[in-house]
Amino acid sequence: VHNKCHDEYQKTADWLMSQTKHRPQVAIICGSGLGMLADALKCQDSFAYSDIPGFPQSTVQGHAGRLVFGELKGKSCVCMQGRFHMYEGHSLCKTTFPVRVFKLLGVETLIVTNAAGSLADGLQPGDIMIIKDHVNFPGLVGLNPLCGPNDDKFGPRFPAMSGCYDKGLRRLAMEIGKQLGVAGVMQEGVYAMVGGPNFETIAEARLLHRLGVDAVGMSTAPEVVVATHCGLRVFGLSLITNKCCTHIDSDSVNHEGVLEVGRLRSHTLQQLVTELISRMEINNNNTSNN
Ligand SMILES: O=P(O)(O)O[C@@H]1C[C@H](O)[C@@H](CO)O1
Ligand code: HPA
Repeated sequence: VHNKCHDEYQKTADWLMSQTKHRPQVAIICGSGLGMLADALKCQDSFAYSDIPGFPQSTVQGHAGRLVFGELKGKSCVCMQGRFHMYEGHSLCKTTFPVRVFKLLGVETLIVTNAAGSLADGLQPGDIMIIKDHVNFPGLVGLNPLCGPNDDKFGPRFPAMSGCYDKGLRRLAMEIGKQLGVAGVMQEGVYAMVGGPNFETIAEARLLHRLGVDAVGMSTAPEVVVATHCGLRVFGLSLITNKCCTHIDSDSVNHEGVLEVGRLRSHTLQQLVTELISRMEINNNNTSNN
C-alpha cells in the first residue's frame, strides 16, 4: 500500500486551479481508444500528464496522457484522455489519484468508460453496456485503493458500494439511447475487473460467464470505489470491443482490435455522453432541458 496524504491531492488540485479558469462539475475518464470523448469540449485548456505535479504517466497505447478541461453544453468538464491501470505497475492509489483531485476541484459526477470483452450472449462487439454493478476481483482479495489508513476527509472507513452506479443517470442514458436510435445496441449489465494484462484463458472466461458477469475489463472498479467513497455520483459504460474466448476455436482478442471498435463507435459514444452531460442535474438544480 502506498497511501497518499491529503496534501498531495490538494497540491495537484491547487496547481490545476492556478492554470485554468475552468471549475469542472463533471469528470470523464476515457477508456482504451475512447479519448475522442474530449474532442466535444469547447474552450479547451489541456495539460500533458507529465506537466501536472503529482500526476502518474500513461504507458498504454490508445491512452494519450492528457487532461482536458472545457465546456460541454453549458457544463464545465474535465476529461482524462488516458487512464492508469494496475497492470502498468502503478499502485492502486496512483491509478485512482485523479479521482480525489477531481473531488477537490469541485467535481460532483464522474463518468467512467472502458473497453471490455463480452461474456453475455446478447452483447456483441460495438454494443454499449451501461454498467449497473461491478465485481472488483482484485478488490475482493485486498487489492483495493482504500486499503491502508482511512482519510476521513474523503469518506468513511467502510463505505457502502450497493447502488454505486447512479440509477437516475442509468435511466437517463437509456432514454437518450432511444432518442438517438441506438437503444438496440444498448443494455445494462455487470462489469468485472480482472488484473490483466493478459486477456482471459478459456477456462477463466467460462468461469466469469458462470458467475453472471456480462463484460470483463482491466480497469474502472478502483476508480468507482474511490469516487463512491468520497461521495461522487458515478455513471459507467463499457464499449464491448470483442467477445471473450470461451472455446478453442473462438477468435482471439488483441489490443489493436479493441482500439478499432472504439474508433468505429466514437461518434455514437460522443453523442451519448454529450447528451447525458447536457441533461443531467447538477447541484440539485434541474438543468434538464427535457
Ligand atoms: O482502459 P480500459 O479499461 O478501457 O482498457 C481495456 C483493458 C486493457 O487496458 C485494454 C485491453 O485492450 O483495454
Ligand atoms: O476481453 C477482454 N478482457 C479483458 N479486458 C478487455 N478489454 C477489452 N477487451 C477485454
